[in-house]
Amino acid sequence: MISIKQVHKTFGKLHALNDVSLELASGKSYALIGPNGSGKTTLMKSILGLVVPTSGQIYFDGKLIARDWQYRDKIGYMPQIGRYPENMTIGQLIDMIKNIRQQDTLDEELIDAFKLYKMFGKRMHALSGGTRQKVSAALAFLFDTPVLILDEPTAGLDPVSVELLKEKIQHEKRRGKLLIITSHILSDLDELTTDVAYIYEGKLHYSNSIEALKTETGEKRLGKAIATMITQKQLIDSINA
Ligand SMILES: Nc1ncnc2c1ncn2[C@@H]1O[C@H](COP(=O)(O)OP(=O)(O)OP(=O)(O)O)[C@@H](O)[C@H]1O
Repeated sequence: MISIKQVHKTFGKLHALNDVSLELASGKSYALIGPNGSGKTTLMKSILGLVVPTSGQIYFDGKLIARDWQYRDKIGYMPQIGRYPENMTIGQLIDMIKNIRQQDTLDEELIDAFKLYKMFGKRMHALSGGTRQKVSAALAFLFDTPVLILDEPTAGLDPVSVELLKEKIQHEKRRGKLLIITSHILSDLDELTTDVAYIYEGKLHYSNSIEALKTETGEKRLGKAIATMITQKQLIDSINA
């Protein structure tokens, strides 16, 4: 569904993405992992067309995204830090976005689950970090898109809300959506994803199913499996150096 081919992105001298190629298939759920500053958000924003690669191509359903912005209607995006018109209330913001998208069928399950209706009159600048995250999550799922890109979706949420959001993600996964999720909480990703892509210093170092990674490393937990895979890679690199 999404093909990333030899994508490079430089910011000045920094190679934020360095020759990244990755196939993302419909019905699968991808954990995009890597340390801070490794290029995860840059890759997600490149898929969304919010960052334009320095070179390389990205295809959505076989079409180059650079020539067809319509594909964005098929993606729900939850940013790491949601930036919104700060003087608007939650209700006004949601109405504005509904008006822009002009879509008849809406999925308001998260608005209900997070009880956002009770806070519709609150202005964005007055929200706690967690409530802002809930608004971002509700907006990402609102248009029932076939693709969901979630950048650290559970960060800053209270434990009850984390579970509500994880249930929603699981539900959408079962419905066959393509999910791309970053998180530093690997136990969350273990529950939510089928595949893993590990990115380090802008390079894609590993991509496979989580089951294959666990078999290769002999580890049952994703966190342990990733740590073992990284150690093994470092060992091979030091032998080859
Ligand atoms: N607009 C920009 N201008 C300059 N440098 C940028 C810009 N956006 C990202 N970078 C740099 O690109 C690198 C990759 O950043 P990115 O946000 O993709 O990392 P990340 O893997 O998502 O990190 P984190 O886990 O901290 O969210 C970082 O060194 C970052 O400082």
